[in-house]
Amino acid sequence: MDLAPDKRKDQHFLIDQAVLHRIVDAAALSSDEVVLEIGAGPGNLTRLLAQKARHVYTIEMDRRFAEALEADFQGSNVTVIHGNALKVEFPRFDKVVANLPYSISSDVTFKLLSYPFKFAILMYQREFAQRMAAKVGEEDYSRLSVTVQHFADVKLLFNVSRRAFNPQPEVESTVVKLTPRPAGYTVADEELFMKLVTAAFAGRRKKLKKALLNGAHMMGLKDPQSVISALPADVLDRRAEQVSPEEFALLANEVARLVA
Ligand SMILES: C[S@@+](CC[C@H](N)C(=O)[O-])C[C@H]1O[C@@H](n2cnc3c(N)ncnc32)[C@H](O)[C@@H]1O
Repeated sequence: MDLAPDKRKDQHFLIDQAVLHRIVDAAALSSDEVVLEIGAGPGNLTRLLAQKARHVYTIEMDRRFAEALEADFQGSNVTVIHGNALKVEFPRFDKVVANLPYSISSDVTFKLLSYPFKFAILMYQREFAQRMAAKVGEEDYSRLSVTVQHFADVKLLFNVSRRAFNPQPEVESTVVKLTPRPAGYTVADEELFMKLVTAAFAGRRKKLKKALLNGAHMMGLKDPQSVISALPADVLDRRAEQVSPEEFALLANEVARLVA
């Protein structure tokens, strides 16, 4: 396919065959599985996926590529969905494999995690991948670590150099495995949990008590001082980066109980 990539549309195509094969191997596809791909581009990854899976659905926003792929894959086990991955309804799928458009990394990851599937093999910008995987106390531990790990196990599989792409992006990349599973703790009100984590990390250099008071509006607290003062003092005295997902869940459950 001889279409020029457009960097403004996140079009950095993977040209290193060894990396493409490593991604497909990591997906361990069997011939009865349905794969979802986000961002087909010229279809370099799509073709390899189609050799292993029962069916591949690939979503591509750029009309030039979508139309060329539709012609290429006519009558095959590949369905091309021309649209924005953040807007179209996903079909039912077993696994998702993609060299993601990095500008939608966060939104598309949470959208994927709202669907049931076995696991995902996804390429991200390296810093983003490291933030998703970081554990409490580590330098990259952030809101993203807590919110993604609430839904899935995150495993960094391997790094990919910018030289594996054409055109070369300005950033390094990492391939990640996301395996959805229930969190190891219970959350009474998921929305409140997410808002509390957001408020906590919005003031990540501050102690949690101050960060939560500053961000109380995000949680819609009417009397923040009395609610937050009633939370366990030992946790409030730490910074967000030193608070585990379980402890955030305990705090959110306590806030939910106090405002009920
Ligand atoms: C990094 S390229 C990957 C292309 C190819 N799969 C590969 O591995 O080389 C990302 C692709 O996603 C497409 N894209 C960008 N934003 C998109 C969106 N919101 N929805 C669907 N496709 C998108 C781009 O047009 C581009 O083809």
